Formats: sequence, structure tokens, C-alpha cells
Amino acid sequence: MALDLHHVVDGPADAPAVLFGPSLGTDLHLFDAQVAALSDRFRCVRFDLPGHGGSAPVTGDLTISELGRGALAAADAAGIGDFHYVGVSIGGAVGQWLGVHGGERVRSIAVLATAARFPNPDSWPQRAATVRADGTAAMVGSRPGTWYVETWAQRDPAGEQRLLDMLRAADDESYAACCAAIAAFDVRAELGAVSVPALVVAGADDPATPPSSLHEIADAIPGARYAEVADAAHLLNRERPDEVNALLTEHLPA
Ligand SMILES: O=C(O)CC1=CCC(=O)O1
Repeated sequence: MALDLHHVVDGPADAPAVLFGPSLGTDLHLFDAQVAALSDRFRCVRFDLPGHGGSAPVTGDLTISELGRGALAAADAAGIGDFHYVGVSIGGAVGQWLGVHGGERVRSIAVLATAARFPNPDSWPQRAATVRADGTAAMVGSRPGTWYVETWAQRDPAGEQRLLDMLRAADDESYAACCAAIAAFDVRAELGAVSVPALVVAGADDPATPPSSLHEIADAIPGARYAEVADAAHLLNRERPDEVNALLTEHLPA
């Protein structure tokens, strides 16, 4: 299905562009700290997943290819030509797809807390069924320890609530549609075709996409840089913005 994804643009119109793709159950504010750090010298375009944030809901199953084409359409709508891409989790799966299929528009990719094949693929149909039956609120209890380490939530309880509010606000059917995309995603055999600079970042304490998943990506992409952020789980750019911003600043053009 063709997707029309809500997006927000920050930064100078004539600056190099960075396109940001968020994770399942979050919205484009996941990248507030990155945009605050980068938008003085980059045109930052953030999109929302279907049924998340400001994007219209969908029904049925999605694929990462559809999300990747939706990301390219968001870049078109934002008026950017070529771009650097930064994505977390399912947003990082979109980044891998763009690295393989995005052509010359894609200048580099930074993929965080993601996988070439997500662990436990059989768990995603069950998660989709749970959310269709009980709503995204059914996922809230499993977020501490998965999305973030407990010490971060103790330090920033308001930040934790903002993340959980994003999850509660996500459309149930659209969340389930994204679960199908995650379950079916497998780009392991294609990553050797990525020819742009790639930064691959793991949260050291991420149980959803552990460092081994990120090592697999970095090992498969010629010349990729692997980095690991300590004391961080899945939403490492939210938990450890300074460390992630420093990595992005090294990775993106000066
Ligand atoms: O939601 C989770 O538990 C982890 C995750 C996998 C893909 C994604 O976007 O989030």
C-alpha cells in the first residue's frame, strides 16, 4: 500500500538533509534531542509510522518495503533530494532497506537498535493479536527494561511517561500492521549490496535487538562502523542522547 506519512521539517533549507525513522510504538519526538543537536547545520526531516503520531492509520499487514517507499515519499513531500538516514529499530530496518534499495538519494545510513532479521520472529503475530484485542496499552508493562534501563526511568520519570504516552496513543491496527512487517523482515542476504557509509549502534543492555544483532549488520555491510552505548537498552538515542549525538556527528559530514 502507498503511504502518506506525517513529517516535520527543521533546519536550514539549503543544508544537507537527514531523514529520521522512529521505532514501533513511538513518534517522531523520539528524535527531539538529535534534532536539537543537528538542526543548526542539517535539514532534519522526521516522519511518523502509520497510525503513530500524526500519520493516518492503516489496516492489514505492512512490509518494510512499503515503509521504505513511504519514507522516500515523505522525503519527496519535504522537498529533500538526497539525504542521510537515521533510524531506530523498525526505523533502522527501513534504513537497511533504503541502503539496499534507495539508490543514489541515500548518502549514508545510521541504524540503531535494529536487526537484519529480528530475534524471535514467531513472537510478532502473537503481539499483533494481543494489541488488536487489548490495545497498545497492553504493551506498556513490558517497556521498562526493554525500551530503557530502569535507572534511566528513575532519572527521568517525565521522559518515561512521554514515551509510554506515545505508545498508548498509537493506533492498535497500525501497530499490529507494523508487527507483521517486523516478523517478515529479513535483509541478511542483501546487506553486502550497501555501498554507502554505515553506522551501526547497539544498546549494550538491549534485550530486543541485542549487540549480536547489530554486529551481524555491521559484519555484513562493507566498511560499516559498529558502536555500542553502555547503560542503554532499545531506545538508546532517548536514554543516552549525548553519546548517540556524538556518534552521529562523527558519522555525518562535517
Ligand atoms: O517493541 C519492541 O519490543 C522492540 C522493537 C522491535 C522493532 C521495534 O521497532 O521495536
